[in-house]
Amino acid sequence: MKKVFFIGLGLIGGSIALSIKKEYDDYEMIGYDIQDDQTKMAKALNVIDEVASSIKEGAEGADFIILSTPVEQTICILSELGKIKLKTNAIITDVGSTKKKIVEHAKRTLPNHVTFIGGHPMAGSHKSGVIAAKAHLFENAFYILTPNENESEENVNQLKALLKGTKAQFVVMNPEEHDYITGIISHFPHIIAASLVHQAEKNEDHFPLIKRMAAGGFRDITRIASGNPIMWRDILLHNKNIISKLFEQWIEEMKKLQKMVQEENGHEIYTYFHQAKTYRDGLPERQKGAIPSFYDLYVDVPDYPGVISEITGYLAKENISITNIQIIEAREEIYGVLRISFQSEHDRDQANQCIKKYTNYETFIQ
Ligand SMILES: NC(=O)C1=CN([C@@H]2O[C@H](COP(=O)(O)OP(=O)(O)OC[C@H]3O[C@@H](n4cnc5c(N)ncnc54)[C@H](O)[C@@H]3O)[C@@H](O)[C@H]2O)C=CC1
Ligand SMILES: O=C(O)C(=O)Cc1ccc(O)cc1
Repeated sequence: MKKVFFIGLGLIGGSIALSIKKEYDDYEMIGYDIQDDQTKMAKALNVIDEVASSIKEGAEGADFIILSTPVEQTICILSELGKIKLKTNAIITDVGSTKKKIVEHAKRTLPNHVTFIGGHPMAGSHKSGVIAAKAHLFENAFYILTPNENESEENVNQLKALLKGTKAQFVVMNPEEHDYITGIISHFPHIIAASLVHQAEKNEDHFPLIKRMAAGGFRDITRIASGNPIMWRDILLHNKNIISKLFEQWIEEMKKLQKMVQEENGHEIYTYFHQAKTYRDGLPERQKGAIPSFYDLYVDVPDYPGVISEITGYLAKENISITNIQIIEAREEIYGVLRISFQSEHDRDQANQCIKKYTNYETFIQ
């Protein structure tokens, strides 16, 4: 039996472990986490088979090692792994949101008889901990791999095979390109989201209604600010150079926009928003329902054939009519992947109760 050793049993480590378990029953899954309660919970939830009492104990004899800790911890753990007698040809990977520092550190610290392939599943949520882990968290999401230039295809394929159960789309790129892209689409937006929350909070003394009224758009654009502050602190520190460049670009952009507003240049403001709208509307992830509906329920389900009939079957049993049903493929921005539309709020509430009665799927109303 091959051994997979997980270091860090939170949302991402737990989700990967579940996806491997779902795909294969001939791997021994061993886990370690500095938080005892996470390890115990992982064992109780059957996310792992065995608990290792230390990194050394789990790493010796492991065929695969998956590091799923905040990125600065990943650096420390790589140093620790460098001092342990690892199995020849072991494949080590991580899931960190930054790649350059981690890949460079792995090159420096790990022995030549093991392989390190950087990894980053590009999906997740603002939730933490193994309790939020799901086997289907990465379904349809991009999963970036950053192997060294001279890495054998066989090793990359072995890792892809291990991670097959994630049902993610693998993309290979170099760590610099990865950090630039994620800097733009993930790390910098996190900074903006957090800064908008601070701006609202700072103005609350003068306008106490802010908190109650900050629903809708404000909630949407700031959702990611609820992410784990340790994880995000580490990401910013790792990607400092690229984020510094993005700060400069952003400040220039804000100055340009500020000038348009100060000069009351309606034409330029319109063009600015119009261009942004055109680009945003052309993004591939979102698929809009054919029927416009205001009473939507999102159900977080695995994307398998028959899932729609399963859900509609329960609703039919309870005589609840729906106006539209659709699988949304992107897991970012939205919590549930199945969108069901109803004619009234009453129907939607009934459906919510019905799905909770027959299934364990999580439901959300946006
Ligand atoms: N949360 C998200 O949406 C995504 C996160 N990532 C990356 O995944 C990694 C893990 O994030 P999450 O699973 O969300 O965080 P999490 O907070 O749910 O889990 C991290 C786990 O690592 C453990 N840990 C911390 N230091 C450790 C150490 N020295 N030894 C052993 N265990 C240790 C913690 O106790 C915790 O259980 C981070 O590097 C993050 O950048 C990647 C994609 C998405
Ligand atoms: O909550 C969300 O929408 C996210 O953006 C989750 C996320 C966080 C960190 C990553 O490196 C990738 C995805």
